[in-house]
Amino acid sequence: MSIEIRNIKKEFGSFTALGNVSLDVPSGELVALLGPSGCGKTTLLRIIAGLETPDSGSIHFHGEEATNRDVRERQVGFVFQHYALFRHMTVFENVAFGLRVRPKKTRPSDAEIHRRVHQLLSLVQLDWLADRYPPQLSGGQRQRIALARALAVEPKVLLLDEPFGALDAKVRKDLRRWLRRLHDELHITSVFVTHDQEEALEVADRIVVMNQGKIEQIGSPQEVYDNPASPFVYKFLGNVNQFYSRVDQGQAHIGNIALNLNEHHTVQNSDALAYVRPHDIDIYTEQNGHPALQAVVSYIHAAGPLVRLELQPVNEADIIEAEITRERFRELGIDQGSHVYLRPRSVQVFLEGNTSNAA
Ligand SMILES: Nc1ncnc2c1ncn2[C@@H]1O[C@H](COP(=O)(O)OP(=O)(O)OP(=O)(O)O)[C@@H](O)[C@H]1O
Repeated sequence: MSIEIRNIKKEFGSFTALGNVSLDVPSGELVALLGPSGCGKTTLLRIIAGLETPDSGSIHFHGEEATNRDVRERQVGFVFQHYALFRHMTVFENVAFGLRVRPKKTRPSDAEIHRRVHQLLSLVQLDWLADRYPPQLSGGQRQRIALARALAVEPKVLLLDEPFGALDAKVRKDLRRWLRRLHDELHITSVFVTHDQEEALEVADRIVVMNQGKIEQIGSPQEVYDNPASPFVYKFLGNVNQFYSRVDQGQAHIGNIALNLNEHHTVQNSDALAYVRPHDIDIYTEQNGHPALQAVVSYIHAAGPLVRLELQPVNEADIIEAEITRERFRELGIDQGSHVYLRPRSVQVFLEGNTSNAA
């Protein structure tokens, strides 16, 4: 079932939590709402669920107006960060709950409930825990059971609010892969709230980046990562270095370095902010006649597959972060305090006046 969100506004007192948000979630997609704390993700999710009413705007499920439809009629399943399971019920009964409370007319038989619950427990790979009680489960197991419980009522839409937020990094990573596989199997239209960019990039078909009650960009993980629409998105989706630059006829000038751009060919001498990802910076120990920025290596983080360098430019205050392979690091033979030359390999610029969204 697709979801169409049109011009949603929501205020809490004088605070605008959502200012005119529109979004289409195509049927069967897994969409992540990504943004910093307080940007309105949960409010939007609660409005889709029917747990919150918008001040204006409308929600449609598969083209049908649902703005005033009761939460129970929306056929949505929820998984929240702390969606406490019923402590006094077994895992089996927790998952069966949504089916048992149905009106008699639509309630499945005991045998059918038994079949369906075991099918769902197999799906989340926890059939062997059916007789346990929630306090006897790990956090990750509890969230998988919460998901099985949400799926039991065969929702048309699945809404997940930071479902793995309370779990440690390793379990979180396993569960997000597992959720992706599950979604590929079931294809239920799903909206997933997270403030973790890595999680959104790994799990979602599409990412909706939000900031201060507004949508900054909608796109596939690769689109938003490779072509951020604003400085905010650039900074939010990973580490980035910011340089003051001048754009002139398709070239960005940073210090004495000129870099070719794919755009801005007709722009003349405009101030701009230039953004460079740490892995897009080349480092040399000799200048070799090419324009470069001079810097001193101020810190080396060598744990992990890449070596991260903090570089103090000679003429500027802001530290530059660079990432190079271990092999390149060995080739360079540099230490803390070494003098180096650096040159951005690729850059994205936002012209002065287009940078108001910078975080
Ligand atoms: N019932 C409420 N009354 C007043 N303000 C609220 C209410 N619910 C949310 N807000 C405010 O609206 C803003 C958006 O909240 P929301 O929970 O949607 O943010 P979020 O992006 O989900 O953040 P987080 O990641 O921290 O959960 C916040 O500033 C929050 O304080």
